Amino acid sequence: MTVAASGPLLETEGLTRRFGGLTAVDHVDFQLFPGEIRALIGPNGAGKTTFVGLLSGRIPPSEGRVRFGGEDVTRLPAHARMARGMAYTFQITSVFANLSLFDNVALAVQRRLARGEGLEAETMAALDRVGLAGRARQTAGDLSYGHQRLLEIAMGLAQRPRLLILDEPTQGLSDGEIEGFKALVRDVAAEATVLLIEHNMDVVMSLATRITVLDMGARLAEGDPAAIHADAAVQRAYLGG
Ligand SMILES: Nc1ncnc2c1ncn2[C@@H]1O[C@H](COP(=O)(O)OP(=O)(O)OP(=O)(O)O)[C@@H](O)[C@H]1O
Repeated sequence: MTVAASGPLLETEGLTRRFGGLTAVDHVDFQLFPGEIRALIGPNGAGKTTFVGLLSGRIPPSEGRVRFGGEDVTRLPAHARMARGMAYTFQITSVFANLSLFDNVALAVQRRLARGEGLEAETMAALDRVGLAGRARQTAGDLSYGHQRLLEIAMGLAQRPRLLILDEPTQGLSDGEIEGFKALVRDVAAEATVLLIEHNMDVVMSLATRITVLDMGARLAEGDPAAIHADAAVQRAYLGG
């Protein structure tokens, strides 16, 4: 077995991002192993979205390193990290509002397929997984916010990623849709590692195999859901206990 296969899928060392005088992400050491569903939680402004931006290559770091699949990707742009198997959805939707759901997902499938073969089947399969196949011909901009988040996940899945990063995916979903989302993530975890930024603690506690807590840009705690729930520092900083 190679080091890359047995070690972490994703690793950061001293990862830091400053915005002027503010340190949004402060020397974070982080390891994510293949097959995990990892939740990243923390109060508003803790640095979660910035951290994920550093992982994906959307935001350059001030200091520190990112390794993906055993390779140092710190200097690689976002598209090169995507080509290596990282997919992500953002809080700010990346959906093309004027295109149909089908065309949005087909664009993501096309990035992976050298020739167009199988495009329609793969596109419909990705939409089906998030429960939107019946709306394939609708215009994406007409969807509710929550359904646009699901469409983004379909676009991520269409890339057949090794790592799927989801930033607040359940925002705007109904209780019933959240149940469907949980089933989807468990299903995805059989083939991809999942990193989930999530404020809904019910979703976090029922899905995550491991939880990392960020507070003021630094890693406050890490452990399984039971350990995090019982952690006094986490209670003070986040759970309001
Ligand atoms: N482009 C930027 N310029 C200046 N400050 C920024 C920038 N992006 C983020 N920040 C600041 O960095 C800190 C961390 O923000 P970030 O959005 O990463 O937190 P978060 O944990 O994702 O918060 P939330 O849960 O509210 O989404 C905040 O104080 C924020 O105001």
